[in-house]
Amino acid sequence: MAIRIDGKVISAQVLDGVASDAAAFLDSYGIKPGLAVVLVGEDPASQVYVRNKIARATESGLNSIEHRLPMDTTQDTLNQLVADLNADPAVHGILVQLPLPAHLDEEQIIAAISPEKDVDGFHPVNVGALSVGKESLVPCTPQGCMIMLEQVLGDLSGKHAVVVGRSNIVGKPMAALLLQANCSVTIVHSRTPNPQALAQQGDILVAAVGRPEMIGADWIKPGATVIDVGINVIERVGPSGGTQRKLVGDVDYAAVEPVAYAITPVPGGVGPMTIACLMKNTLVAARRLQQMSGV
Ligand SMILES: NC(=O)C1=CN([C@@H]2O[C@H](COP(=O)(O)OP(=O)(O)OC[C@H]3O[C@@H](n4cnc5c(N)ncnc54)[C@H](OP(=O)(O)O)[C@@H]3O)[C@@H](O)[C@H]2O)C=CC1
Ligand SMILES: Nc1nc(=O)c2c([nH]1)NC[C@@H]1CN(c3ccc(C(=O)N[C@@H](CCC(=O)O)C(=O)O)cc3)C=[N+]21
Ligand SMILES: [Mg+2]
Repeated sequence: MAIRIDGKVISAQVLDGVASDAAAFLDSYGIKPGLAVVLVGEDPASQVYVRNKIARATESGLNSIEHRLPMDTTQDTLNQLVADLNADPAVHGILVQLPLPAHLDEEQIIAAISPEKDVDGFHPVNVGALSVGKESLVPCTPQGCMIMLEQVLGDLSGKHAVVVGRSNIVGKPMAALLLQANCSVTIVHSRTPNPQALAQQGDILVAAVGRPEMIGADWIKPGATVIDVGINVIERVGPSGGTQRKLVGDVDYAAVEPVAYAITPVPGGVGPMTIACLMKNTLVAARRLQQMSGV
């Protein structure tokens, strides 16, 4: 039986720390750290994440400001909103939910967010800082994965980590953090000829692919620690015959669990950690902005 790495428990620990830091911030400055979440369009999955983010923010003593814009929002309108949030002293963190509708330029919007308020860590300034080891606002999902890995394994030095996926929001920053923690890192992606053969060499396997249960036991080195970032909604025939919607990861949990040393479930794994790290980043941004303002 593998250790089940419980994202609900670990994220609650992170959020406890955030709540006491937020209370201290309120004490010092007379305002709550503020997080602005921008959602364009009505993607139902995005709405669930946004709702969860707002709930955790409120529970942690943050002020959360929600902006819902219609699907047909123009680039100019979105840019104007980001400019207003950049200038608003009550806003310390800005998150624009991705993906944006196809007619909007994601890269341009990310670059328009003030790097000091970029709590996703997606702005080129923060990406560069991470890559040279001077990071401050670290992307939330990889940050959450590192907290889980260090809690279950301790020091990661010398371990071989394999990351499946190379997106800007998960795979690449994950690889950067593992390298900084002194792992040897292999990144596999859709053009890798035999990804299983490489994955099987990983003491650590991080799956961030977006393909339901793609990673089976034949991808796993016995005794490896497996972090499943994937969030996939699938439809299955339920016990009474009707179709049910179900959340599954990129890892086939039932198949991999007997082979692994430790593994994260979906749901209840990386997802709650992402949200907790978003709150943590909002505190980091708020403290730094307040210090910069010289109060
Ligand atoms: N738990 C959480 O908090 C979060 C979960 N997610 C989830 O994580 C998953 C990944 O998200 P994201 O990184 O944005 O996804 P992307 O679609 O942006 O990237 C997927 C990556 O997987 C690679 N890939 C696709 N198919 C294969 C394959 N057959 N073998 C090897 N590699 C493959 C792609 O390669 P290539 O580059 O060559 O196309 C790409 O690099 C999704 O399920 C998403 O919902 C995302 C963010 C946060
Ligand atoms: N700018 C931006 N930043 C993001 O961080 C970002 C984004 N855009 N777009 C979408 C992805 C996905 N993502 C998730 C966060 C939490 C859960 C989460 O909490 N999941 C729960 C279950 C969710 C539920 O069904 O209630 C769990 O896994 O246990 C999932 C997915 C953040 N993302
Ligand atoms: Mg993507």
